[in-house]
Order: sequence, then structure tokens, then C-alpha cells
Amino acid sequence: MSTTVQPVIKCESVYKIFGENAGKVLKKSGGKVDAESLLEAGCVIGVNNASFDVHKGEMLVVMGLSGSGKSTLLRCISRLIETTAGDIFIDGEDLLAMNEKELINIRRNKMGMVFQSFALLPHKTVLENIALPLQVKGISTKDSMERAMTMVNLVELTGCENSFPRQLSGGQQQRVGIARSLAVEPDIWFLDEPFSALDPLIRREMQDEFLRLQSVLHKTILFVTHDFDEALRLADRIAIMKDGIIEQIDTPANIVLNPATEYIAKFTRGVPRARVLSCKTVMAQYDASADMSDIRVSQNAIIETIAERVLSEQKTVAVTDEQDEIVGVLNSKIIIQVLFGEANDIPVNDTAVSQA
Ligand SMILES: Nc1ncnc2c1ncn2[C@@H]1O[C@H](COP(=O)(O)OP(=O)(O)OP(=O)(O)O)[C@@H](O)[C@H]1O
Repeated sequence: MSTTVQPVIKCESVYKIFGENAGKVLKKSGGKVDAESLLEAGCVIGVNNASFDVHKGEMLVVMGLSGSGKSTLLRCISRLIETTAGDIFIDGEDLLAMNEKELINIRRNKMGMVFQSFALLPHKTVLENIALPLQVKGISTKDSMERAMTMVNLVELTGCENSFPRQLSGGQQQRVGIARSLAVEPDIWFLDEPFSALDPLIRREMQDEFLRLQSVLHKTILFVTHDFDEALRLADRIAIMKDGIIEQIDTPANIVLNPATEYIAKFTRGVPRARVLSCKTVMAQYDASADMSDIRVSQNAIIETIAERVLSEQKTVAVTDEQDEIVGVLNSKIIIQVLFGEANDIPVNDTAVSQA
């Protein structure tokens, strides 16, 4: 279905090579660049032949170790840097053909950005920081302050609106950063390691908060992280990068069940399948005559979060869709297979995995 819908972001053979002769070197290579020959030419590869789409309301997490090219890819797509070759389309419009005025316009109205460093102005209050991008757009002080207050409530910082950044914890400061980037109601949200500066507990809290926001806002998101666990928790799909190349792009479940390369398998080894498989991917067919439990679980719930409830039930548990219709069932046997069985024992519904 998604193949016929125009993607919000489309990248086609995007290259970013740093260095004076980047264009020439790429042309000579016919698109098949390798790090060694680049180095000889005094160049460094940032992004190497990236092609992918991001659809409306989807969260694509770009994951990779330091220097793998994540930030460079994000900067190409927000056109903070110029690509060496390739095409990028935003809602079907050719991003690389846009002039300065069109770029400012698209950045102000369509794109929101959040960085690791929070980048708040220290002498302005929370409310003033959040209102700033609205005032840059020419919205009156009164209206922008009102809208900023709505954002303060949205990110659950009510009561902190008149505080200065230094009076807030790291997690609270990043909430301000998030609120500020959301104030202009961007369609596309770029987040570059937004939680990396936070300690692990706060980081997890912020991930939950972020998932809550996304379940309400349905933004199209490009989220950069070097943390595989964070990618698994947040992503609809993950793009794993190495040396500028996207090694695999797929749902968390498919990446864990079918790592495309040995490099990716190193990340996925040891990841419990119950953490990535949803009810939809392992449920069995519903039989109306079966003796059913009163418990119902959502088809999108991750097995880890519902395992105990199903295991404590004698009867079969119904799996429901968004309309609360029964679409399948789970029982202790299936849950035990997911938790303790061999990979091949799990009756994974393939279509559900690839569309998860
Ligand atoms: N302005 C630049 N000039 C030259 N090389 C650069 C520049 N920016 C990035 N690079 C190189 O491009 C490669 C990819 O860098 P990038 O910052 O995109 O990686 P990353 O995956 O985001 O890493 P990190 O997690 O450390 O931020 C690295 O080898 C880096 O040294």
C-alpha cells in the first residue's frame, strides 16, 4: 500500500564526500567509492549511496557508531550541508533545486530540529525560548506566548514556564528544546542524538515521553542515535549505517530476526526477541468457539510488555486492533516459544513483520 503513496522524504543515491576534489573523485569512481581510494585523493566519505523513503507519520531511526555518517545524512536531508551527488525530495519537491528563500521557508514551516546540546538561550525564560521561533515567523508576542504555553503543557513542564534554563535539569532542558521545535508545528522532525547527554534513567523517561508525544502528533521523524537499544525502542524502521553506507533498513523485528550482515548481527546478538516482536507478528488465528479470557491485548503491543499477563491466564487471550475488533489470539504456548524457543520455532506472521 505504502508504495503508491508519495513519501514525505525520498533519498536517491545520496553521496556526501568531504574534500576539495569530492565531485571529481566520485565521477571517476562511477559511484563505487571506497574509503581507501578517497583517502588517497584527500577526501573523506560521509554518506555513500543512500537510497530510502520515509513515509508520513513514520519514525525512521538512523543508527550507527561514531563516524558512520548519521549526522551527515541528516544534515544533507535538512540541507544544512550540500550533497556531493544524488537527489532528495521533500513531499515530492526537489530539495536540492530550491533557492535560499525557498529553503528558509521550508525550514521555518516544515522542519523542526532538536540537537543533543539543547541550544537554549540562557537569558530567556522557558516560555520565551519556546516562543522565539514563532516570533521569527512574525507571530505577535501575545499569540506566540499563548502557543508557547500550550507547548509547555504538551511536554509536561507546566509550572516551569518562567524558569531560566540553568534552573532546570538536563531532561527538563531537553523538553524545552522539544517544545520549541514543535511550536511551529513542523511536518518533519529531525532529532540528532537528543537524549545522549542525559543519564540513563532520565533518558528512558524521555524516550517514553517522546513515544507518547509521537502517538498524539504522528510526525514524520528522522531520529539519529548511536544506541541500538534506543533505536529498538523508538523506531518504526531502523537504518543501520557503517562507513557512510546504510547496511540494512528494516523494522526492528526484521533486523533482530534477520540481520543482513555479520556487522549487524553483532548488534542484534543477545537482543531478546520478546523485546521486538509485537502481538500481531506471533498471534494465532481466532476461533470463535474457543474459551476466551476477559483480557485483551493490542496487536501492536510488544510481547515483553504483555508476556506476564498472558502467562498468568489459563484461557486464550484476544488480540485486538485499533477498533477493538479481535484479529487473533495469544496463549501461554506461543509466549513461551517467543521467550525460550529457538528462532525457527516461532510462528512469525511474515507479512505482519514486514509491515510492522
Ligand atoms: N565537515 C567535515 N569535514 C570533513 N569530514 C567530515 C566533516 N563532517 C563529518 N566528517 C566525516 O564524515 C564521517 C561521518 O561523520 P558524521 O559526523 O556524520 O558521523 P556520525 O555517525 O554522526 O558520528 P557521531 O555519532 O560521532 O556524531 C566521519 O568520518 C567524519 O570525520
